[in-house]
Amino acid sequence: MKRGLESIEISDEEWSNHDFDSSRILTKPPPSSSASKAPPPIESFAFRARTSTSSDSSDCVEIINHHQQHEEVLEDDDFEQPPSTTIASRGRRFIIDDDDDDDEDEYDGGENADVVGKALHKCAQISAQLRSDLYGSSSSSSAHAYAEVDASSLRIVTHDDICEACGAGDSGFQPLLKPYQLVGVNFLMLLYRKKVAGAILADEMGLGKTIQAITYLTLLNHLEDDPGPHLIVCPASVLENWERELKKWCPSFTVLQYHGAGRSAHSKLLNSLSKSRMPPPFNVILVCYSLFERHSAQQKDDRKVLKRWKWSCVLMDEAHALKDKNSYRWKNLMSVARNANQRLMLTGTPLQNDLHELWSLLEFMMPDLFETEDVDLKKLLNAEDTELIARMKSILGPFILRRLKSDVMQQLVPKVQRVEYVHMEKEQGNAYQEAIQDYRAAAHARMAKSAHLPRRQISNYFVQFRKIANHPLLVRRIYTDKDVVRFAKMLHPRGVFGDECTLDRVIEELKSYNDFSIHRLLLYHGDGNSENLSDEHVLDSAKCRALAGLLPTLVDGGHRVLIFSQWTSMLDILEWALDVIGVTYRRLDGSTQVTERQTIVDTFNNDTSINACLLSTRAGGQGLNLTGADTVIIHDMDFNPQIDRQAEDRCHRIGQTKPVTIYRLVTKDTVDENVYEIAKRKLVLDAAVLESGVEVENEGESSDKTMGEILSALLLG
Ligand SMILES: Nc1ncnc2c1ncn2[C@@H]1O[C@H](COP(=O)(O)OP(=O)(O)OP(=O)(O)O)[C@@H](O)[C@H]1O
Repeated sequence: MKRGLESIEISDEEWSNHDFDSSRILTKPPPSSSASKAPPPIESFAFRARTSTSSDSSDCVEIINHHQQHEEVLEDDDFEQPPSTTIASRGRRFIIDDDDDDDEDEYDGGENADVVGKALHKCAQISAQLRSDLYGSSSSSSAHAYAEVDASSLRIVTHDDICEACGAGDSGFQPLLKPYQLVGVNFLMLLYRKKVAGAILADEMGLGKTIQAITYLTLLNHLEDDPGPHLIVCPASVLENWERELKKWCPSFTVLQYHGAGRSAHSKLLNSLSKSRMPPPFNVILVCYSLFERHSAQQKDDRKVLKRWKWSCVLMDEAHALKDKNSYRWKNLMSVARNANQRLMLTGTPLQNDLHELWSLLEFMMPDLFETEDVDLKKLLNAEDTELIARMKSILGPFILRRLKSDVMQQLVPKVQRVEYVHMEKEQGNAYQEAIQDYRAAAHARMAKSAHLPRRQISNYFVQFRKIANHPLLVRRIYTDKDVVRFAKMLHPRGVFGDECTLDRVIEELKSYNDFSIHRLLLYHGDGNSENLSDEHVLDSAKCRALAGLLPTLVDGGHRVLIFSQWTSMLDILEWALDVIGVTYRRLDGSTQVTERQTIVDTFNNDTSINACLLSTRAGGQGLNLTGADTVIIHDMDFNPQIDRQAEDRCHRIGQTKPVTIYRLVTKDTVDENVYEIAKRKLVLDAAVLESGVEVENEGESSDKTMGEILSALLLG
């Protein structure tokens, strides 16, 4: 049966698959250290290790409680900086922990952990070699972090090389890399020359990874006589952008976008060329991750074609997409990329949830070095092990280049974080309480039978709570079972669900619909009578009411807004809300045609009469340049804070001229608050591994509660 109208982009099942077990508890460094204050609530930029010249203090976190009209502003400077360890003082160019060098062999975490130990050991050897190439015999670690490569005798490329390679003059385009971007290109060239088969360029979002990668490919052609072929894999939303930037920065390359219409036009030719071992008719082919996810005959054929060619560089944009080494995507792409000379990964958020995910990236980057076969990394790398964190830093050193905005772009506009606690009014509060009562009863009944509540059930309940906390129309409460039967009897003869569907099936289907879906169904197929919901219903959520207060003020102040939600059905409701509030908008989500996405982005950026852009966090949160906006509203947060960070940096990036404000909406006294807490903890792990000065330790019982425990407590009263 067709379920055309219920278009939740992230299915309930996917929601249920969220790992609630936040076993790793992260806290501030111990009081004895110089950084004795608690970490700020969110954003790892707060943990940046500033270079001595850094004076940026503009990032701040504001906690706003709407109800109490109380504002608390926590300036970044309220927190003492982490101790300036050797890593910190060297900046973040190569994250190297010299102290680890001597004890590589001492690592002993049991039989399986040996896999990690061995990889670390091999890695340390390459690392030592690279370091000696970079720094020579100089032991000076106080040199300015970004000057070192320039000063080194190993400086490989200069701006003049880049201008020549990019064909400046012919097209009138003058390529000008920022100093840290030049370092990035040198970093990639160095690894290439050293025949290191993988690298991760992990600069924060919006610092120009795309441009650095393209310049690098141009230089391979120009200086190394390596014209490719290169395979670039990226999310669908940024295909057009890649093509555009390639044309601009690398006009001499032949680029083929292998997706949609481009695919059908070229597949036969590519197939026959690859079969006859002829070289490919392009320097760069651009494909989407989806090509490695599906099992259709067409996709299998495409992968076969890609496997036949020997790639110079396989480049993965938003490479955190490869965080699960057991996924089809990881395995299928690996089967194509394995024989490439180099696997280059671009990601602004290399650490998503836990260390094993980072390991998946490392293993993809250099399978020979990091291969762990069937070892359960999740178990192994989830240990509460500060030593392991230190070692992870050391293994990242030679292969990951990560710079933060606060380090390299002091002139970048400030970003202010605001957490808006919104309060439910009667109807929504009642819906929430009723849901708790219902589920408590169901849980008690279940527990009476089997003594424990299955994890899956817990997460299903949790999803329901989240929906109500976001908007009560996301569950069915207004339309009764009786109404549903009535509507089914009206819609069934009209063939709304297809001619072959029985009435019982229609009833069953409609019972699974939420209030908003039924309302919309009636709008399209009903009699246009009073069964429909009114505009008041759409503002009957704490978050929509907050938007109704916030948006007109923002628009009046000349601000333009990106609004992110994880659910497309929530975006549908938000469209309605924006119409009621009187705000003009565009919308981009997973169902938007790939060819239309860049047009939407361009239109929004250029047409200031459009006040807002509604985006699904998944399709619109990565890679897009939306600097036309200066305000971001995260309507519903993700457990994984990196997903939200990606979203907020759509407008906090090069090209942004106005200060940026990020609003996170959190519905008070609901599971929304738990999601926020979990997201904060995960950010600390990120800071601990990728940056310096933040320790990981067991914080104790209260914070050690998993989501399951939190909910169990809620359900069992
Ligand atoms: N040196 C430069 N000269 C001109 N424009 C630049 C330069 N570097 C970056 N930009 C512009 O800055 C914007 C951000 O760059 P880009 O999209 O490459 O960032 P990114 O690091 O890949 O971000 P994300 O992680 O969000 O994908 C783009 O519009 C890009 O064209």
